Amino acid sequence: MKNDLPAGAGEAADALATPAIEFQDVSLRFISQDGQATVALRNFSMAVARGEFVAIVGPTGCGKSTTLNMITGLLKPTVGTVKVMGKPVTGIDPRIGFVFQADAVFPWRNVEDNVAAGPLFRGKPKKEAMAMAQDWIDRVGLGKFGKHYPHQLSGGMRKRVGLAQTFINQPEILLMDEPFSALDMQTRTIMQDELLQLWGGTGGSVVFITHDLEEAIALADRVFVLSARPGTLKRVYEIDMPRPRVMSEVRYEPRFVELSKHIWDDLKN
Ligand SMILES: Nc1ncnc2c1ncn2[C@@H]1O[C@H](COP(=O)(O)OP(=O)(O)OP(=O)(O)O)[C@@H](O)[C@H]1O
Repeated sequence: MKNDLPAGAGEAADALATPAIEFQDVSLRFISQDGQATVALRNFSMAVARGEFVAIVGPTGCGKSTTLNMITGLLKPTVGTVKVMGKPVTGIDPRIGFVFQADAVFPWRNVEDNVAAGPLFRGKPKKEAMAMAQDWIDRVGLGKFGKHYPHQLSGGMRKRVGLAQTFINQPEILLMDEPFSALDMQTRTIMQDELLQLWGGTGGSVVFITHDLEEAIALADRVFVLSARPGTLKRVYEIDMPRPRVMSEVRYEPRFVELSKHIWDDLKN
């Protein structure tokens, strides 16, 4: 049979079909200095598709941050394999971006210089890096604050700098560890909306860690629920709500209420 695909199209399609992140039956055990073993995660499997938004929820100490640290290569599984774009993780991967609970801004640099840091580090000429930074500063609504230093900004504004700092590098994978948990409810809702707007259309995959089941349902395509330590995968929930989602409204939608109730009922049993 004649193959009408252009040269290389098959491999490109295969690459897109490969999950962005894959955990295959992963367990991780920490051994402390006095020889005590702590099993942080047990028999965990997860595949995150390209462009998918996955949330991981679970009680404190169940291994959520540990999963992210294995994606970055900071921790190695004791058993099993973690793959990024189809290849086992070997070290720091420039395709991965992070946003954590603590601000990762440099206090001695103004907003422009903070946001331009990534492209400059990757070798972009200064003029180009500053123009890119300005564009991202505008996108996160900080157009008038480019010359401000982090201590002159509110917590929400610093978080916006963090998002601009991360998105400017166009990560194919974005890892977020309770990024908004230190913010008040209203700022948190605004930041969730901004995150969805920035992420929409990038084609990147997100792994978002939170204690807050409602936040997970509102944001994600799928929610992975872990059990208490040693963390094991309790269940995966498909969040079949259409996008775009507006965070201040999504919580009142009948499907959201139904899903929340279903998941809570499930978790109680
Ligand atoms: N370097 C380490 N050495 C020993 N034990 C560790 C180490 N790092 C984490 N742990 C333990 O592994 C378990 C999982 O930790 P992890 O930080 O992944 O949990 P978490 O689900 O992210 O918790 P939280 O919701 O409180 O942030 C915890 O019991 C923790 O104490």
